[in-house]
Amino acid sequence: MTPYVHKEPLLTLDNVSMSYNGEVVLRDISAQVCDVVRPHMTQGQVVGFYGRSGIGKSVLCRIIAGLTPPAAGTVKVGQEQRPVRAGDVGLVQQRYPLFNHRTLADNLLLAASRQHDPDRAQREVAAFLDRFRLTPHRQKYPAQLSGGQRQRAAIAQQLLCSDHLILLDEPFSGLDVAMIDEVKKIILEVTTMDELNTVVIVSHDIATTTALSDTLWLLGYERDAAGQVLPGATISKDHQYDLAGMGLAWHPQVEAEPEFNRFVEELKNEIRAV
Ligand SMILES: Nc1ncnc2c1ncn2[C@@H]1O[C@H](COP(=O)(O)OP(=O)(O)OP(=O)(O)O)[C@@H](O)[C@H]1O
Repeated sequence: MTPYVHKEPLLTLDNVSMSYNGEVVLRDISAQVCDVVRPHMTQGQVVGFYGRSGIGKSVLCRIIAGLTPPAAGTVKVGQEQRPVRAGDVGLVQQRYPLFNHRTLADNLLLAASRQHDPDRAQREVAAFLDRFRLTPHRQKYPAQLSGGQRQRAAIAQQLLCSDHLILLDEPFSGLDVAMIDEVKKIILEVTTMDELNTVVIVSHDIATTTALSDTLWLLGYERDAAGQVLPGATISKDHQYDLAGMGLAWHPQVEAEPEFNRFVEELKNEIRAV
């Protein structure tokens, strides 16, 4: 098994609950992402986040991103573990938040200017354009970029203006196989760029997402002792998987391994059942 240790927490959800108009959507969610440290590696964190349609994944993402306050509980982010504020966490939604009337370089500059002084912002943007192979496209407008280029730009934008933690909402949906490989590569790049970079991937593509992740969270319903389904979805301890501990994280060819495929089938059954 690949040697690793978990160090300080980077994201902590403490008894997070949410209701809308008296309907409990999320109930008492407690979960944590800690800094993964591997010898001689810059290793960020990847959490795969699953749950059936309509169960509350987007609601939890907005709470983690500090965009919606929870009805109860707290979200703490970063090495300082301070309560999350809007803007601390990048959220890459399917509708990319690029401004259509600005060039790619201007879009990124706008994002970087929220974190850095003008000189530093210019340098950061140049470095990100280079890293994400977007330098030749810097003067194009979003409508002139391919889907993959836009996806890379949206991820770069969120990394530039947030603080190491980004949430990707369905990054693989509607993409062809080559594009899926491209997005996988970007996610790997992001997590090997900086030790503290943490990516939470919300996806219905269980195999692709699990292959990239070191941790999984499964949002589901629990039953009480009498077998009654409790209101609101939660991430029970049984549904927080440490893939690194299971020996299933960080293998480039993990999708070809029988043990991985058995686990993915088990997971799918678990998702169907909850
Ligand atoms: N602003 C809101 N007001 C009232 N109800 C809401 C609001 N936002 C979300 N909900 C409800 O919360 C529940 C969870 O919605 P959410 O969008 O988080 O599901 P999801 O797991 O992301 O689904 P999908 O996988 O289909 O995107 C739904 O029943 C939804 O109607």
